[in-house]
Amino acid sequence: MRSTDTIFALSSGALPSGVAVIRLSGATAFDICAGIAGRVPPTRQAQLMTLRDAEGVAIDQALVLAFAGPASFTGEDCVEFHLHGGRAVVRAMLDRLAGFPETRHAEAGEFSRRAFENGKLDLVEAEGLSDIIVAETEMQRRLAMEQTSGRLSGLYERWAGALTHARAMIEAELDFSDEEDVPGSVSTSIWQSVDGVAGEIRAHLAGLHTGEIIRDGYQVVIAGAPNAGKSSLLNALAKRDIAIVTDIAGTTRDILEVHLDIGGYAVRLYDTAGLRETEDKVEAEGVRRARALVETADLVLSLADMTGGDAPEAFPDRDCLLVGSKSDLSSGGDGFDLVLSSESGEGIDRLIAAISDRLSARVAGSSLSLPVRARQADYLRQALAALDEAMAARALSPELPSESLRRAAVALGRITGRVDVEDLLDVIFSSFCVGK
Ligand SMILES: Nc1nc2c(c(=O)[nH]1)N(C=O)[C@@H](CNc1ccc(C(=O)N[C@@H](CCC(=O)O)C(=O)O)cc1)CN2
Ligand SMILES: Nc1nc2c(ncn2[C@@H]2O[C@H](COP(=O)(O)OP(=O)(O)OP(=O)(O)O)[C@@H](O)[C@H]2O)c(=O)[nH]1
Ligand SMILES: [Mg+2]
Repeated sequence: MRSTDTIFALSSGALPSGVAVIRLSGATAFDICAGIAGRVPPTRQAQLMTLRDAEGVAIDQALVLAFAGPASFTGEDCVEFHLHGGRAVVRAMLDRLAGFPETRHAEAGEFSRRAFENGKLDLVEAEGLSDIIVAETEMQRRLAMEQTSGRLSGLYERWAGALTHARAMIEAELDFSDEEDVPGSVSTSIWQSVDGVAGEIRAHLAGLHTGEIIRDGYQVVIAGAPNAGKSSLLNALAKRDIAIVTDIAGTTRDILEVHLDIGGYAVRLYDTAGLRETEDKVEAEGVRRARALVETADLVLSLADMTGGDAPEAFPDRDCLLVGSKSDLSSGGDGFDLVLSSESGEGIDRLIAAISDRLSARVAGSSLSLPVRARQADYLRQALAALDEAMAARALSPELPSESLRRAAVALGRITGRVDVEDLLDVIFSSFCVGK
């Protein structure tokens, strides 16, 4: 796949739709626009034009918008055709575009990839953009907006810059230690600033799980004995008939998952096999999977049937709500955090409020300036490990800590995808007068 091809794709959603936007980007985008619409509209001014096939027969009337690179989303010449969103209309236009020898259909994410390659976006912003498109809840949207805003990238670049500066100072001490114009005790303040950056990275990394909870969803697992009413509860919370419910103990074996929106947060709710010892191979595998899922849950709803007088299983090490089920048949409630009935709906709102409270407590007070992906976290850990090495080696020969600082800055640069080819001398010259 060549990055010099002119690429096109339907950029708007499912057809049929009121309007469909087809984006065309690349060196020959304007020529192709002229070939289809007769001319190119003045850049950044929508014009109503007739789009024609190769024989000159009209395909559709469309609003056409041209952006001259680099002042476009992709950083290269770009044309948008806003057509009527009929399937045959869009197919005819895509066929027309494919008919030019220098064009091809874009691959997934290829416009954004070009925006990155042309310096319009860094990797964190590009990842945020892809998160914006899949965001389903308000908090997912806000988190993604934070990533596209460039603020997070600015933080990583500031840290990398501080480390490059520290390194320059250390190297300067090495090269010019017998001269007078390098401040003698740069060391103390430099290592203080390195330690400060390490502390900020450590605090930032500590927010990873909060970032994951907001981006990927808060994981709530319903667990308990067979027939406790777990599948009935999943159906009641999802307001849909998703899980099979019967009075036979051991009905559910596979894990079932539904997505809920609770107070703007994405919640992934799981139904699991009833926990018991069993000879049945299939059911035993279900129980094993249920226990494994409980181990990774953010919150366990430990359900017990109150009519049988059962006590809910406690899951130490897990945030847990003890829930009594079938309250329509029983008036108990001792030993439970709350009781409910999936049959009558009693207590369901209280459960949603309780989940919301636990979730808020978990993410409370956090800013949205958080790492959210394993890729970002891996580089942050690499940077931190290199900083720890640098600080451990600070008393040794300056080359050693300097090399560790370089690796830390490179790791940070990889998060945004803009690893500086560091110009050490530039930093030295601009910070004090070596050349004198
Ligand atoms: N019609 C349309 N709507 C859209 C987009 C689009 O590409 N087309 N977007 C994208 O998918 C989003 C908006 N994001 C955009 C970001 C940058 C540029 C852009 O052309 N920037 C230029 C010039 C900015 C200007 O006009 O001042 C630049 O950064 O140089 C366009 C859209 C959402 N809505
Ligand atoms: N009266 C009443 N019956 C309920 C309630 N919740 C569940 N039941 C009944 O209890 C039985 C078991 O319900 P399920 O939801 O299948 O229980 P489960 O915990 O998923 O069971 P397994 O999948 O076997 O582990 C069914 O007959 C349900 O109709 C409730 O709130 N009130
Ligand atoms: Mg079940």
